[in-house]
Amino acid sequence: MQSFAPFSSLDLKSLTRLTPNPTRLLLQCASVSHDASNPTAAQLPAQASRRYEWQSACAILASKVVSQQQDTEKSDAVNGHPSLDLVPVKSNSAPALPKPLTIADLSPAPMHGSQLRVAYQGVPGAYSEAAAGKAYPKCEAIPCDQFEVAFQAVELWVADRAVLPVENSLGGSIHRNYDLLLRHRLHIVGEVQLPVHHCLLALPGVRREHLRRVISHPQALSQCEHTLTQMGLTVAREAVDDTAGAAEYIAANALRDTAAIASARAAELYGLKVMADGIQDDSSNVTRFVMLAREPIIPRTDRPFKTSIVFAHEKQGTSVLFKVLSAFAFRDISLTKIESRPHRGCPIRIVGDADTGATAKHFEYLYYIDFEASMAEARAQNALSEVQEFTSFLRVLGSYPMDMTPWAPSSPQD
Ligand SMILES: O=C(O)C(=O)C[C@]1(C(=O)O)C=C[C@@H](O)C=C1
Repeated sequence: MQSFAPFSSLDLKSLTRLTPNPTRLLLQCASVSHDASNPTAAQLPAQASRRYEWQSACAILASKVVSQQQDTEKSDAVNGHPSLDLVPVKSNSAPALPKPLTIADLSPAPMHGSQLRVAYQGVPGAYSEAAAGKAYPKCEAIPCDQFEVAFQAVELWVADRAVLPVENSLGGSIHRNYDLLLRHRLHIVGEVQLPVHHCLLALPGVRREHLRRVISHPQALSQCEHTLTQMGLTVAREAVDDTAGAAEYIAANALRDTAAIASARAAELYGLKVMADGIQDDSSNVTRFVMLAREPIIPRTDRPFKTSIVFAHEKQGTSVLFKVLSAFAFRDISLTKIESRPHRGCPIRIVGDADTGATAKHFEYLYYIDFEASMAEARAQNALSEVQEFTSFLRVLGSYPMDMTPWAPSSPQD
């Protein structure tokens, strides 16, 4: 994996001037929830007529899955493996003919082995960089100074994917990224669970009694809170943008009274010493990252999939939530997440039918749900069409393969 200095929003502005396709960039740039003139197809309306459209979209997706499965079955009959080698082998004498597009060309499924450009928030040595490497092992990792910049990097075609933390086993949800998922139009195309193994880093020669403060990403500070206190380090804690950025800051400013919470790789990269290893309060400290792309992937049924949605309803009360949950419960679909986010003061555009047009609606709360089923499954499609009936706003954030890596306590190598 390669690493570079972080991208900022300024870099992205200058890059847009170089783009060969400015119209496309402008379209990709459009923000969802604030832009009253730009309807979004990803927002699903409540009206029954639109429900029909959504069901047809599901049917198209499902039929693509079936044809893809049939292709796989055909090739399986020949050699026992799904084959992508249906293109005739080029002979030396024959002219180079254009290669027919395959389903892989149309789907932004992970292209392991190629130089995929993956945006992450932070500087080299950040856990997000490690997550990018786990998701796409040979990728070119592109550091960005903010989460928002990572979203924009993909929207502006500077990067192919973004990898962003959404949840930690100790600290809970990373709300900023849920809010950004709604505001941008990217699709979740995968997830990775990364065991997070924190170290206390300082300049060589610095001892514990010299320390006056500990700096790190707020999530990392909270994940090590008790251990630091147990170590007698009751000094000031200060939040910075990312863990590796904290290490870089100490090195760049030769700070002998400050320690950083970051990875062992950050210590190596910035010439710091590991004062304490494995200082997370829980050895099973895991952060879940999602991979984002401009296009959704085609959901499949041949491996476990997860689907993430967000919905809202104008009338508050328990009954809507109860009905939504029952749509999943009656179909035996397990939920792995349910999260409510206050959403006052920021209207969401609801795309109506030809008569009603688009309207901006205010919702007090948004609900995020992850469930264990693929959008290619009839039970998931039926559950969602029911959810759509009960709610005023529904958007599918993505249907993607689950990270099935068996859990293991975090170790220094992670
Ligand atoms: O600061 C980093 O290194 C990050 O990648 C960010 C982040 C986060 O946002 O939660 C990622 C994983 C850890 O949980 C701590 C920090």
